[in-house]
Amino acid sequence: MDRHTGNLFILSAPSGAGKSSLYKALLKADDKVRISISHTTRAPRKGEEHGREYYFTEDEDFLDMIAEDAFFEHAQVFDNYYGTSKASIFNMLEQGLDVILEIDWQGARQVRKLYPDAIGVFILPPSLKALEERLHGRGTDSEEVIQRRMSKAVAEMSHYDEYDFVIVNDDFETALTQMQSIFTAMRSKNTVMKQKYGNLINDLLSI
Ligand SMILES: Nc1nc2c(ncn2[C@@H]2O[C@H](COP(=O)(O)OP(=O)(O)O)[C@@H](O)[C@H]2O)c(=O)[nH]1
Ligand SMILES: Nc1ncnc2c1ncn2[C@@H]1O[C@H](COP(=O)(O)OP(=O)(O)O)[C@@H](O)[C@H]1O
Repeated sequence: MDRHTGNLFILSAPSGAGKSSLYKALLKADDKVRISISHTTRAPRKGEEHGREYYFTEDEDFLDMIAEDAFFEHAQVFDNYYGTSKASIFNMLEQGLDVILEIDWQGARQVRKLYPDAIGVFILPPSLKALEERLHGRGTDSEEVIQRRMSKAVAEMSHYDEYDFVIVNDDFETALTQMQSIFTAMRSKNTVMKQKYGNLINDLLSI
């Protein structure tokens, strides 16, 4: 088999729409998918672990990484820095794994410029009321933080049109099936198949 490069997916949504729940369920069901672990200067939430959800990083170290050009993309979101390191994605793509970047619309724009084949998926909540209920139900943020996230939600959602696919996460299982279908379909893209089955295609065409 020819050398195969995996697909790079961008997953964005307002806080609380369910992107972490969806990607975690997808990772469980599909061993060809990996999540890129971002660096962030925000404090860990209860239950979060350094190196699992994020690399929790001091401001000073984050700024050093920017200066060293270690980031593929980075952005300021909710008064904190967030970024995807180059090291965290290219290795996995080269192994033929699909990689998910769970990033905001600003990061998504940077990634599209650097990597035009990246596939964008935007998750919408079924309503603003449901979004607020989910943020409360998650039980990880104070009322003040929830209200800040709600006030940013509309701004984040206004960028949905910059993405290739949109999923409304109303019924979780339905949304998960849609995500899985997108990942499966993208593996049959012509460009991907040419890389993966180049020798076979040449044989069939007797080139
Ligand atoms: N640009 C960029 N955004 C990120 C990155 N990691 C997380 N984000 C975004 O930062 C925002 C806040 O994430 P987080 O603090 O985990 O809160 P949550 O979305 O409520 O789980 C979300 O919009 C994420 O998509 C990253 O590496 N780069
Ligand atoms: N389809 C859904 N229906 C009801 N609750 C959901 C659904 N999807 C996610 N949730 C819940 O909503 C909360 C926020 O989801 P989460 O995955 O943390 O969102 P995000 O990563 O986008 O901030 C969690 O408590 C999660 O269990």
